[in-house]
Amino acid sequence: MFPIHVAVAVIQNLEGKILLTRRQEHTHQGGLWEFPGGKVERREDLAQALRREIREELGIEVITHQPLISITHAYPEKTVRLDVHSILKYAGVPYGMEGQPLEWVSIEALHDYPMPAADRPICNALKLPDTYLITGPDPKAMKPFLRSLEVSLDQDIKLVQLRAPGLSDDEYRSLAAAAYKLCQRYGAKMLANASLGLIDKIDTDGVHLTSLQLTKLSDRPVSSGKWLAASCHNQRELEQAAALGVDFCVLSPVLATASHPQANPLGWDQFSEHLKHVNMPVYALGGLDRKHIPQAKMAGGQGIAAISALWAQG
Ligand SMILES: Nc1nc2c([nH]c(=O)n2[C@@H]2O[C@H](COP(=O)(O)OP(=O)(O)OP(=O)(O)O)[C@@H](O)[C@H]2O)c(=O)[nH]1
Ligand SMILES: [Mg+2]
Repeated sequence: MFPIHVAVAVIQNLEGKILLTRRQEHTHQGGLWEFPGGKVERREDLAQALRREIREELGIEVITHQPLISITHAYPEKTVRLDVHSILKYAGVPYGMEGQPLEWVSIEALHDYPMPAADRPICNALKLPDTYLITGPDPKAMKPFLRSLEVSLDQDIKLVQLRAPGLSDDEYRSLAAAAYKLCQRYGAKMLANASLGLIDKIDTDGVHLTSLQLTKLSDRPVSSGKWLAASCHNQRELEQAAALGVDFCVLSPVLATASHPQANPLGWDQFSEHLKHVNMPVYALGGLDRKHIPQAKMAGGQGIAAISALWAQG
């Protein structure tokens, strides 16, 4: 089925709350809460459709916007492609021009509002920050490693993958217990990149799978209340991740990196091309730092993941 192209807006107020509107009962997915927007008309590009729909539905003028995520979702009766943009600047005060109920909702409360199935990855994209720290070299001792983690967390890191492939399971468990406490103190989420046998033995906010682990699983290894992430390098792995119900991915290497000199970098064009077929937030990884965040977003990504650029040296 040829997808119906839809322009969708995420509008945030100064408190960080998101604007949801309720779909009219008689429409497709009627009665559910949605992000405002509507169909791209013939002879219109996405930006024109976004401005027109938001003017018609809310009576405000969109001034600047940037891509958040693109989702293609097949409902039994139709397939939609939602091109979701974050509105960075607008003029006016949103009002339900079509009589639709309107609410400002905190990101944590989004799951209390019944939404169309296609919107789940949008909510995930809103919950995730634009940087994902992967912890640095395997610790030789716990104290300096935790010190580096703390300095990194102090630089506004809100999402951490605890990666220490050289440690034994016992060593990883004690490191994870201490690192998780630290992450909680800084309001950051921590995902464990550990052996599969450890997954239900450590207390974390979620699990990060290697691309090899991805091939060994047929069911989601953690409940839907926890984050599940995966490392991918190509379309096949991205598809495996999607089939397993992974919430977000890291795709690498985007640029050449000193840590993986043998790997062939994807480049931004190929990164962006891969994302067209993926319905989840994806971080760009490989030779990147914070200054690449705008480029990663323009390419359709969630932001950047990094070790060297985000890991503080003690
Ligand atoms: N606007 C919007 N549409 C969504 C969301 N999620 C989702 O599945 N959709 C689907 O995307 C399509 C959007 O069409 P729409 O009904 O908003 O289109 P529109 O504003 O042009 O309305 P109209 O057809 O009455 O003129 C619908 O099939 C709707 O169910 C969402 O969060 N926001
Ligand atoms: Mg609409």
